[in-house]
Amino acid sequence: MATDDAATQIAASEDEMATRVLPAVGPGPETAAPLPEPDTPGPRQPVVSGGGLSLLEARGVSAWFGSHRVLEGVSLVMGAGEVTALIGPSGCGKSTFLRVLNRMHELVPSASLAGEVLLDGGDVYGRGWRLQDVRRDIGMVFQKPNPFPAMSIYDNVVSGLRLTGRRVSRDVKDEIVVRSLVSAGLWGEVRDRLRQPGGGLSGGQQQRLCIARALAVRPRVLLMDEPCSALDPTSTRVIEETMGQLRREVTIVIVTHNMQQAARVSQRCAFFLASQGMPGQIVEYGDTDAMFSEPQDERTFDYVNGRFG
Ligand SMILES: Nc1ncnc2c1ncn2[C@@H]1O[C@H](COP(=O)(O)OP(=O)(O)OP(=O)(O)O)[C@@H](O)[C@H]1O
Repeated sequence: MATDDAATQIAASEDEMATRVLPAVGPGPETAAPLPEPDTPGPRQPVVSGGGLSLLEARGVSAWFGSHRVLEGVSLVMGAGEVTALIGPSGCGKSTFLRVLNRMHELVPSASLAGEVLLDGGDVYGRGWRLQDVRRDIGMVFQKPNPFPAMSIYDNVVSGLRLTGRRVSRDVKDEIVVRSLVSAGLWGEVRDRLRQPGGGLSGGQQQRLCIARALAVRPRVLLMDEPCSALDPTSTRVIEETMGQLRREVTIVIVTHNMQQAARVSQRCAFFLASQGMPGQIVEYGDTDAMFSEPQDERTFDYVNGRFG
């Protein structure tokens, strides 16, 4: 189930969600540290990745909705500077896993989880991480393009800056808007109409606007939940090209049902499966080319060759 409400993500960072503690993951976020400058890192953890890019790692993640366990013991390294694709049949927990990674899972009242999510070695569920810092550092783009339709293109991009909780000067905003739109591959198409509403763009442009909005806060990781499933083939191709550029500046994790897309955009791939009412697990993980050409598990072979799912 994909959730397509970025406004929820932004708003949730501003409300009392910071006080909601999941039962299985310990003490929850701290509240005392001052808010960071827009372009200044917050309470960073030790960096273990190379090239200034971030490494995200899930260790033994299990997730529940009420008593329904939907993921069990999922461990996955999402490498710095890589695109990691999460594939698998509907209902196997891919979106839930993605939402665990940036603590959106806990927005569901019945949700709980166990395990660790390490961003550059620091557990985002541990002490030292505030919810808004996690959501700033690990951004998300949803299935359906969801810019604020009446808001200008410019204001859509800077709307994400609310995650930082600080006022930003006009000059700095201008720089952020240009940088983010360039990175999202949209600048050339909108540079002359930044004051026009975001809702006036095509679907593919709107999705790139959402990517720009996510990039405005300089995330270290970008999560993308079926970002092209509502787009035509041309727009899909543009987004895929944009991802190819973006992975040089941000670590990307994408959920996709499109095997060709997984093969085109990702360097690593994880195949999730929830067999016969069991919680979702990773059946196979590895180099994308190898997963598609020489899968080690028969179930992976069947799935990537379209035999089920
Ligand atoms: N908010 C929720 N409340 C209760 N159960 C949920 C909720 N969201 C997801 N689930 C359940 O969790 C399981 C995993 O769902 P999830 O959406 O993570 O799977 P998915 O692999 O991403 O599926 P799809 O590919 O269809 O989007 C499913 O059984 C689903 O019904």
